[in-house]
Amino acid sequence: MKLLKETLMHFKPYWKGLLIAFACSLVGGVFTIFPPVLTGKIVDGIVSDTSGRIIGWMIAGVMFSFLFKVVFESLQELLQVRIGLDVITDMQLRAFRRLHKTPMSFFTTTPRGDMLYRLTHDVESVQNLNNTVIPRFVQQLISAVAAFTAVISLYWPAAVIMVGVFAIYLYPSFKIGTKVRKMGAVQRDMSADMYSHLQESIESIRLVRTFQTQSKEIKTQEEKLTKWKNFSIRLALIGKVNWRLGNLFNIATPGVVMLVGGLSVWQDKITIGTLVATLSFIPIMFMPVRSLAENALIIQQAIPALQRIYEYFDLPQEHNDNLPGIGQIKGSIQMDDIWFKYPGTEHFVLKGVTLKMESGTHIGIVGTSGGGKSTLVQVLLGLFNPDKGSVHIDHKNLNEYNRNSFRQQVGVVSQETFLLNSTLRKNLLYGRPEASQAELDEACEAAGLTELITSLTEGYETIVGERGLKLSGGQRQRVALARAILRHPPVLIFDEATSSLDGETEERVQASLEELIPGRTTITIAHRLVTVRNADKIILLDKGVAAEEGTHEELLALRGQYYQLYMAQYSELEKESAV
Ligand SMILES: Nc1ncnc2c1ncn2[C@@H]1O[C@H](COP(=O)(O)OP(=O)(O)OP(=O)(O)O)[C@@H](O)[C@H]1O
Repeated sequence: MKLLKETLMHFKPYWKGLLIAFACSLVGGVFTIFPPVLTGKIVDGIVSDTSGRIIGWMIAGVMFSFLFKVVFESLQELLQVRIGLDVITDMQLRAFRRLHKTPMSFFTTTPRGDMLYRLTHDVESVQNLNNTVIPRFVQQLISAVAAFTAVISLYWPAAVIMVGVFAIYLYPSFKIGTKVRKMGAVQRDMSADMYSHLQESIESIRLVRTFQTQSKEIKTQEEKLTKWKNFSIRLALIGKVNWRLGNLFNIATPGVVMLVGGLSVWQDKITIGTLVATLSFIPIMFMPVRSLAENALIIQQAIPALQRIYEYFDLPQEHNDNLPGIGQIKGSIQMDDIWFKYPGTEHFVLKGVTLKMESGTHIGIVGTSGGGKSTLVQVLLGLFNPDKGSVHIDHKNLNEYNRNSFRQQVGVVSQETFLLNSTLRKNLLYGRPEASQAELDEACEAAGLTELITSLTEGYETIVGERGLKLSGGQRQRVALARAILRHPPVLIFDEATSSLDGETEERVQASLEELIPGRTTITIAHRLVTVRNADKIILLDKGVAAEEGTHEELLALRGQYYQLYMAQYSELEKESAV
């Protein structure tokens, strides 16, 4: 019921077009009546020796009726296909929009393949239903109603026989239909699961090759495929039973009508022509039922697909769209007693972390791997909601504002840089497409990219990413740096921003960063403690707890974990320089 309501809601904006389509269908339906009726009259005319001229006119009438029927039904079909495409576009966009508003936790718990499957294959299945099955079914249904009305007025016992046949056919057909629909939903989930595995396997091809796990990957896919195939065979068999059942009734009905009708002709109650016309109407009346059985596969795929798309309309939203923007921020940050665990996990990753920053100050976050450094930043950005605690920006509770308005004012350079499969220019301007060429050049210079760009024959227009020039880890990080610099954000976050750079480049980029930092609130996450030595404050996160806090000198003086880490790295550096 909800499915129907939701679907009707999507069609509502197009009601005018639908009305015209329906009117065309009605006219087409009326013209369906003429050929059988005229054929009956022609038969009667031949039997009773009517003049050839009149019979000729009647034959012309049959042909013109067909022609009008085709014209009006084509118009209806065209209109409905157009509306069907409009609706499917609306649905896909609505689901996609919602996906972009849903909390990050959804993306960390849902396989990407499943998301893609819904937005492509499921949408395609609904499109098949919308563009072929429904327009035809509407026509056939209207023609069937017109034919039924004609049969009542021509020879009502045939109409009674038809109703009786339908009544007998409907029950098993409904039962099989329900089973087919349920199985269709299972088949859909199986397909999505298979798609997810394929996607994951292809995406991790390097890992697969390195660890030589091809045969395991292929075996998993084979198992999934075999399960899917066997299930699909069962489903197809049940679908065919339904179709055959429809055929059986379609063949049996004219036989019964012929028997009863023949008796009426013999008793002079009706003419042979009337019986011929009535018999011609039977296939038209059966058409919608046959069509449903024939298209069972498309329907059975589309209904669960529709359900799966609709599930995305109800995804939770990260924040309410109506919340006000936070406005231009200065950059003071206060995170109070933050407790956080990832959805679906048991252990807290952050356990009562507090972080206070005046605008324009620089904080370094260091600590053991897995200590919660990156997680803290994600909570700050509002990508994940803390289980307890609050985040205030410029003394405003982030929960009461549209988070996007805050994120727009933050420049993030993280360990992983995503590159679009596009030109270097588009990649660099990703966060600020309107920046001038001079600003772009300046940002690239600051990020240490100028050398690379001048060495490329196509410069900024070089295609990078999946199907273009492959950038090294360090080059990617510099692209991310340039992106951040271009935004002139009041808040900067560097999460291992220079970790993939070689020593010399790191020094250069670090110097650019140092130039960028003054006046901006900056959080630097680093493994190498020298990177954060100049920070106003350093926090050492250990197993989700801020274990130590202070300036570099204060922390060294503490002789605690920071001191030990520093000494370990310091002696490493010494060893390196000694070699
Ligand atoms: N999406 C996730 N789902 C579940 N657990 C996660 C997720 N992301 C991170 N974790 C866990 O949270 C903990 C903290 O991870 P986080 O990435 O914040 O650590 P980190 O201090 O930044 O580590 P590193 O220095 O190695 O980057 C780790 O134990 C990690 O396994």
